[in-house]
Amino acid sequence: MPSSSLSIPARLGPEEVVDDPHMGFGRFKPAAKLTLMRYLQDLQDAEIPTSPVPPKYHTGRLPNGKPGDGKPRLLLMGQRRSGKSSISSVVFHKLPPSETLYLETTTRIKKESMHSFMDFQVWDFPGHLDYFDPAFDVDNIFDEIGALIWVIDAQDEYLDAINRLNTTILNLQHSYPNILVEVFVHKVDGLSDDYKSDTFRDIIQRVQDELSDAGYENPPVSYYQTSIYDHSIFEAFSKVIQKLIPQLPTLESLLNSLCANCRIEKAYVFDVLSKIYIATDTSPTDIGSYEICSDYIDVVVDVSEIYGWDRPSENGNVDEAIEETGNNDAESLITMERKGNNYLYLREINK
Ligand SMILES: Nc1nc2c(ncn2[C@@H]2O[C@H](COP(=O)(O)OP(=O)(O)OP(=O)(O)O)[C@@H](O)[C@H]2O)c(=O)[nH]1
Repeated sequence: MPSSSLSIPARLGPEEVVDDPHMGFGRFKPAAKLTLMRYLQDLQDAEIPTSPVPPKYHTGRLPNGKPGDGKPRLLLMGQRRSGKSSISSVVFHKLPPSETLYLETTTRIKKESMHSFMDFQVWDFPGHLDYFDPAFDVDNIFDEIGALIWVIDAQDEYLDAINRLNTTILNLQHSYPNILVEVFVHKVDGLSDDYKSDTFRDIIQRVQDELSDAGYENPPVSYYQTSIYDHSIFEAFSKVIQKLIPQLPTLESLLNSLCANCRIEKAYVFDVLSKIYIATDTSPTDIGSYEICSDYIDVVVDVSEIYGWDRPSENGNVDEAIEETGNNDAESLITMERKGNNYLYLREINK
């Protein structure tokens, strides 16, 4: 993969859950150049290997695509106040979830480019926008799309949201039959377990029934229960992003063999910046193991922030000081005594 900055926390032993301490990349002082961040900061200038093979999804065209700016798009759509901007701010800008209360309504399409393990764009749509209005260039919106993420507020009346979702799917069905539609049943944090699963089932049922009444059987729609107040939103995004990574089967089989050869129970490749996991081995995934690995990254980044800065050497030469502090790739191992002989191991790998 071109331009990737990844780490592999591998978990051994049963799951443990730790509360999210919300890592904030905005907190990094320019002088505190820890190793994990260096790659991220350097990505703009990252070398792209020259390849005779035309670029695939991650750098170029999608199955529906026409040549354009070459970055797959994730479109965030849904009703007003359903939580689209909050999702994008929490996942990609490390905004603490409680601060999303102060986000203003989006009034025009907000386009952001992400440079990370792969380049992609996130387009945040205003809730009220009718993108099938003739004034809009529909092709321009949907041509290079990687996935359409439809956000439904599970705490609110959702029938209108379902209607709009179905209209959108049906409108796109003929011109863009391969578009992945990812439905985030969002804000589930405020719901009791029973109500949460009833709502989730109800939404799936209604979408499927309406589409099948309209003659569209087996649409490519997936559903997730999400909240910005826990790891579920990162997990859901991980699964969406993984669908866009053509190398996923290769990564999975490499991780399978890592697990088999090193007797590791579960291994993940993480994108440090977003804490999206790009791949994991094919053993069953549970959110607990994802959460603890993700929190572990926070801890390592926080510790690196304290100790990983460039210290001027005695003669004031910063370059020498870097040599002294030896900024190698991050590597870390902890034992979790409470649960017996379990280890959590993180190894940073470069792009
Ligand atoms: N309880 C809860 N509230 C959330 C969650 N996500 C977002 N919110 C709240 O929902 C409200 C609306 O969020 P926004 O992100 O502005 O919604 P939007 O879809 O971008 O809205 P528009 O810009 O008007 O289209 C904010 O007060 C958020 O704090 C969540 O997972 N749980």
